[in-house]
Amino acid sequence: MTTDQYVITAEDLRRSYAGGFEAVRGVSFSVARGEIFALLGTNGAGKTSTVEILEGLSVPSAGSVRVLGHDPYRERSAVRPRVGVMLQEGGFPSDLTVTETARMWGDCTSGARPVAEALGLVGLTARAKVRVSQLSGGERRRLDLALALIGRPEVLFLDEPTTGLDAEGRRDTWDLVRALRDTGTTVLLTTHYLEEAETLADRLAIMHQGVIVTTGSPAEVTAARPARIRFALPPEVPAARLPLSLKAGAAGQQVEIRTHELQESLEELLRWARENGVRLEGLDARAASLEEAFLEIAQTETAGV
Ligand SMILES: Nc1ncnc2c1ncn2[C@@H]1O[C@H](COP(=O)(O)OP(=O)(O)OP(=O)(O)O)[C@@H](O)[C@H]1O
Repeated sequence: MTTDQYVITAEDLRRSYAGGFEAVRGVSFSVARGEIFALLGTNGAGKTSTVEILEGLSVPSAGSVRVLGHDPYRERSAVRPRVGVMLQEGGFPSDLTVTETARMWGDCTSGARPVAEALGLVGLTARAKVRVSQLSGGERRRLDLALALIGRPEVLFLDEPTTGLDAEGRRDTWDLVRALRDTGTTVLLTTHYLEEAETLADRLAIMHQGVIVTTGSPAEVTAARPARIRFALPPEVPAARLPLSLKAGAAGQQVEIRTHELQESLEELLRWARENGVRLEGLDARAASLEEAFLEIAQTETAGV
């Protein structure tokens, strides 16, 4: 893929705050047209600081960004009409109704969707006449999304779009984001919900302490991590009797095996157990999940960058 097929590119991006704290320390990634890209990370990892630069709300201390081929800060007027932004804190006048708020937004946007269509997309039709101050947290989040969508954006930035939504609302939002992707919209989202990234993202990056620690499709990110087999040995069987090739770690009778060949390791373990008449209590074998990959990263200290 050539660089101009990417709708969003960040190259060696850095962002420092007053006092010299560097929140983003050399971040590079690209998002292709019609792709959903998720930025994950621990609290304070630098996701919002990164996304704010891409949205044109702040300038990087070093490095460069391109959105739709333009610098989103310096060439704001070229980028802004083609981009939809859903910030973490929406913040709009609470005494207006849902329809009045969406209309106000639509009036500032050329080629805007009709208000009823935007509200319909996010499931707010029945709440159209309600004042914003009377919406629930989840309904406000839906309104934020409706406003981000009203200008039919080519690129959508979603900062924690489903925070505060119930399970059904979250699934509705995922369906909507997928439908938008299928019509060619490029989506960059940040989220704390690993399931959201796993089910929604075509590719993702996990940030920690200002750097991207790993990136790829959800399957690629998890495939790099070992699977895990856990069980307890009977009191009379010490873990030292397990085959050495299994490289088991033990705390008393509790055993954990980490392996990149789950099927082979499990076969070897079960053969050993059968031949030695050993019962493996609470046997549990599972492939690595995105959650495990994330937790492993979150627990490590970043090598000094
Ligand atoms: N205006 C600011 N001035 C100084 N430090 C800031 C400022 N904004 C953010 N930071 C710091 O930069 C770091 C990264 O913050 P950022 O909001 O980008 O992280 P995040 O990954 O979005 O976190 P979260 O998941 O908690 O939203 C944090 O340590 C934060 O305290």
